[in-house]
Amino acid sequence: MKNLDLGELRGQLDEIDGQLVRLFEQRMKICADVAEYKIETGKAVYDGERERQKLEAVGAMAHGDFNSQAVQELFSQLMTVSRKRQYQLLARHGKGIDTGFQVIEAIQTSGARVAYQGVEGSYGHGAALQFFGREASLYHVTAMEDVMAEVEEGRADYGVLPIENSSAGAVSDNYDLLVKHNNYIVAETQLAVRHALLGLPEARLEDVELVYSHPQALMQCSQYLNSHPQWRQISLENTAAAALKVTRDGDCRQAAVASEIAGRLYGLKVLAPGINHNKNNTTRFIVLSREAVYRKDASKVSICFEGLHRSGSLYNMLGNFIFNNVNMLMIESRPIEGRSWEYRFFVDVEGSLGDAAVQNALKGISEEAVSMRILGNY
Ligand SMILES: C=C(O[C@@H]1C=C(C(=O)O)C=C[C@H]1O)C(=O)O
Repeated sequence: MKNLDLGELRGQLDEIDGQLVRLFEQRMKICADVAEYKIETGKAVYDGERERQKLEAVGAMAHGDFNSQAVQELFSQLMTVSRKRQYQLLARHGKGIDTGFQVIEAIQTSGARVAYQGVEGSYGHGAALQFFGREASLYHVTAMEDVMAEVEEGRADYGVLPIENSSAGAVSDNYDLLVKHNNYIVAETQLAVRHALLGLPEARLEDVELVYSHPQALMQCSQYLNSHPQWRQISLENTAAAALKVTRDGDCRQAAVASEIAGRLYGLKVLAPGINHNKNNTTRFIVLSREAVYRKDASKVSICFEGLHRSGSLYNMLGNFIFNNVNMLMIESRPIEGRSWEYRFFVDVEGSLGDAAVQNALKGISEEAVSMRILGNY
């Protein structure tokens, strides 16, 4: 073994790092001048072609594959930091991002016209009631997309749609609807999905022979239901329809698996509460408006973007959050229609559109992505 001295080696590293920091600062100073030039000329901060050439050039200067790639990674980060600084300087000159959103005090719930999908007593109804209360005028439509159209075309002030379930994951189709329609997310509400076994007011648990519900609900309660092998389980189009059937048929042998809200609405009695086996089954619903507004206490921003179909593109986009200290809460990807194996990303971050850091990150993504949309701040 060579006679190595760790202290001495570290001394050499310190020397080199000192030089690196000095060079870094010189580089950043020049980048600030570049920003000034861009402010005067209106040129975009991000120049993808220049960055590609730069990465190629520095990669070629290094020796060996490992170093060549590592130097490219290092410069990729350096340039992201350089852009971050430039976006900050632009924002200072009033050239930040114009989100087009307006701040509001609160969401007007009383008297609001609110569309939800499903029938009365469905979980969509439950979520709408939970958020808007009884002072709003709630009505239901058949399909998820109808909710979007009601809001977009002004028949409803707000729409309520499920977006994510704690056990089943994202409601993918509704992500696609967010892109297809020009509505904004202005709030969210989490509803605990709690199924009950419902029967006629005069029915007893011992009377039950037939159990109706949506197949998903039957599955979520399978442990309880299967412990009564004598019961026949029958699928219907939704849980509320099952409750309605039991009420209409007036037969004590029939029971429905649905929410307690549905039970109250259709005059049914709870024969067994909370029969789903996953007790933390929660669905997150979003509240949509056609106005681009956000509450002044909003703390989550949702965006979607399409990156370039190239390796490292997502990494570069997300770098805008990382280097601006913006905390990412969620990421989902969905295939882009008509373009196989290309994806659109949906990202939630912590913060408000009024925050400089969020504005900086969004400015960066809007310049660097093929397209970006702010879906809401709530
Ligand atoms: C500094 C510039 O701005 C950005 C940052 C770059 C860098 O740090 O080298 C390169 C290209 C631009 O995306 C520039 O335009 O030269």
